[in-house]
Amino acid sequence: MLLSLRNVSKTYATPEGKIEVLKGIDFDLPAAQSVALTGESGSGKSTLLHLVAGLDQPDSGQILVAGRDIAGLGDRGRAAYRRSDVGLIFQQFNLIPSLDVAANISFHARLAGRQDTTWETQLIETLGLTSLMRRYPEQLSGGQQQRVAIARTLAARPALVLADEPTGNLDETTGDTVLGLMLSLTKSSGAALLMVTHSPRLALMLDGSVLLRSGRIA
Ligand SMILES: Nc1ncnc2c1ncn2[C@@H]1O[C@H](COP(=O)(O)OP(=O)(O)OP(=O)(O)O)[C@@H](O)[C@H]1O
Repeated sequence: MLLSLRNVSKTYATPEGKIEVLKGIDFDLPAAQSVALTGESGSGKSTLLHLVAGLDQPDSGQILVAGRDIAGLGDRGRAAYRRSDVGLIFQQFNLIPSLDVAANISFHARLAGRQDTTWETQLIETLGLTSLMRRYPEQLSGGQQQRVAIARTLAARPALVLADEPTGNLDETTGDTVLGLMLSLTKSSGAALLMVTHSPRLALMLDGSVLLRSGRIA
């Protein structure tokens, strides 16, 4: 199993008191599978994704990625995990403003020590980015920025891709095209994908889906 969550819990302290967002989550994601994470607003989808991304730590439980518990890693271990094992595609595209498209795309792959120009060219061509390589992020539309963010993430060949409403800022037609490309490229790289979405329609495009309700996988 590529990703396994075992009894993962997370509580937040808020001005109104403690809220138990995740109450013992168990979940498995095999390699090369795509799964949609759904649930109503506030159900804890982003919290779960942040834990798996190594951006935050659970209160208890295990988050096993290829058999290694990332919940138990220290700051440096989690930074190394984020650099080499996991790819994030979030709504805020997090492109580097001072780098052009070409440099944005190769940046993570180089950091991970996995630059592969043939794969990069395939990503750039498939995502229709060839003519935009010298532009800077601010000179791109939302859909173009999102496609660059996808190329940037997949260029590093992460085993696990985490996406949070990756097409949430795009119109439906553009969003469907971008998601379709993302799914086929994720498949051809052999990566597993966990994607948060509010849309039952988009969830149907993935291999499977799970629902978060009352802090548990329903
Ligand atoms: N850093 C934080 N401190 C305190 N409470 C938080 C924090 N982050 C999230 N929460 C709370 O935890 C709950 C789950 O939030 P989360 O963002 O995971 O939900 P979500 O399912 O992704 O929601 P949405 O679909 O609206 O994005 C919410 O009640 C939210 O207010």
